Amino acid sequence: MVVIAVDGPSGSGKSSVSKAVAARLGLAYLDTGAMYRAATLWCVDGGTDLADQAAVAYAVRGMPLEMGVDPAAPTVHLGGRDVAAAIRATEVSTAVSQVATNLEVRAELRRRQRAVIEAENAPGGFSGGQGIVAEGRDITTVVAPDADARVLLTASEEARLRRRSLEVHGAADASAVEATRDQVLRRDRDDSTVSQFQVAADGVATVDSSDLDFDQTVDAVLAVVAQVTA
Ligand SMILES: Nc1ncnc2c1ncn2[C@@H]1O[C@H](COP(=O)(O)OP(=O)(O)O)[C@@H](O)[C@H]1O
Ligand SMILES: Nc1ccn([C@H]2C[C@H](O)[C@@H](COP(=O)(O)OP(=O)(O)O)O2)c(=O)n1
Repeated sequence: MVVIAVDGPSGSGKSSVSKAVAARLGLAYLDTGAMYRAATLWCVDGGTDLADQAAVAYAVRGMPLEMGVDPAAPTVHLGGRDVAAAIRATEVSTAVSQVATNLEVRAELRRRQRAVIEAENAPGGFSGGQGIVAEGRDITTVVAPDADARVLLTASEEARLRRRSLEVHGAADASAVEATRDQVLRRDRDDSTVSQFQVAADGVATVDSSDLDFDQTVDAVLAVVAQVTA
């Protein structure tokens, strides 16, 4: 069994690369960012005032969230409803940092994330006890600091804006990149107030994907894993 932790800023490739690494190694995959997005949607749909920290924390503690950890088809369900598309809506992307900077919410989601990781390191989980790749902002440092492999995936601001712009707007011209700026840079600035994901902590390997294509980035992460789990 193996635990692989991947952190990094928005658009660095965490989700897509972690999914590919998990699929290659036969491991489960946990998108912790999707959990913060689901918590945001849960509060917004329930009419909870996002500025009321205690009310948000209370709502999130009662959130009926189910994370599917198959890297080929990861799922997110809230009370049985498939919310995979809804949690990617611009309104959620804009509001998510307000929920993710709530320290009581972080404690609750951290507890749930550790439970998923533990379940995949025991017989009976999706991976049959093989292990998991978990990605987010504080996995290498807080959620799983004792993971077998810890990777900080980075990319230049320019590369991250271009990728997100292509993904969301289907273009990377000047106006599309400008429209993506808030979703990437402002959010990273806000998220940085509660998690340290811009510089690698001690023992965390940095993979800079600025000049790598997708397959090269997957190979670079697999090389780190092979090195530390050899
Ligand atoms: N090394 C890479 N080169 C080019 N595009 C990439 C690379 N890594 C990821 N991408 C693309 O960039 C976009 C953002 O990646 P994603 O995995 O969602 O990042 P994150 O989870 O860090 O926000 C996706 O469309 C993805 O396919
Ligand atoms: N472990 C984590 C994962 C995500 N977050 C926060 C930070 C982000 O703004 C949101 C959404 O994360 P997500 O990974 O979906 O973000 P991207 O859109 O891929 O940049 O959740 C966090 O605070 N801690």
